[in-house]
Amino acid sequence: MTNLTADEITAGYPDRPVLAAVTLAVRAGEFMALIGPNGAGKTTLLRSLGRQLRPARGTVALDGVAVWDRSPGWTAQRIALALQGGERDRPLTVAEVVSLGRAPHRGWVLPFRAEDRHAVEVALARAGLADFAERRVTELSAGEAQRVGLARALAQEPAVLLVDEPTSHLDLRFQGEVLDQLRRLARDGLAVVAALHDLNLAALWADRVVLLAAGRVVAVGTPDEVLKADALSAAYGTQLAVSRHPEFGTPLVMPVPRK
Ligand SMILES: Nc1ncnc2c1ncn2[C@@H]1O[C@H](COP(=O)(O)OP(=O)(O)OP(=O)(O)O)[C@@H](O)[C@H]1O
Repeated sequence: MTNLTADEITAGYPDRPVLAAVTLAVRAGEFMALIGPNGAGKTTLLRSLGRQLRPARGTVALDGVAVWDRSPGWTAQRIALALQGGERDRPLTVAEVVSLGRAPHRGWVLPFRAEDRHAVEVALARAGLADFAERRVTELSAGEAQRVGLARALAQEPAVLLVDEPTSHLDLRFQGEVLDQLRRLARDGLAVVAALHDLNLAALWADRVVLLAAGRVVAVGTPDEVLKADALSAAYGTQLAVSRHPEFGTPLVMPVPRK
């Protein structure tokens, strides 16, 4: 069972501390949503968990092994980090970009093997991109490009998948499909962490929710436990109303119009 843990991590940027003693554990089989206001530190936390940003203090560990004691390649074979943007930097095809996800497993010099091709095909299909393989990434819509980032991460065949705002550019159909896919991956045994701005989607899809505010974990628990009006209003600095989804009974969070 893969377990990714952050133990009291303090992380940020030169002259800008962001995360303050964050402790968190995500388990294989669970889909965890990371929520919180703009600037709360969600991306910073994902980058810290994915060994892209070295915490000033504290430890990120995979099954008890501190990731900064291992090489970037060791981590990349186990943890995939899909951040916003970056998919359209180079004039490559979709298949070529997604194939980059295989690098941790085969190195840069080995030829592409059947298993690499298979992993790329599966990743393209899971991200709804089977028909886009030969398209240039520079010629994609924002939503299509976003799914390329997810497919590249899936091609890595990680045990832990960290995704930043996977639905931000997606239409309603693909929001549902990508969240279904993330939950399916969790059910297949991955540990999945997704930063989400839409709390209602987090309520519908996530097993657990982590509320981050000003670089601190304010609450962790099931959507029912975390998505409460008082805590959310305090974290987001505005009045929020929480009711129930009429069909699914999950928390439904809405901003309240000012009089
Ligand atoms: N590369 C950087 N250098 C300096 N400061 C940064 C950098 N990236 C982010 N920050 C700052 O760190 C803080 C946390 O940013 P982060 O991107 O982690 O927040 P977030 O919760 O993901 O926000 P959002 O919801 O807006 O995406 C912000 O105040 C931001 O301005």
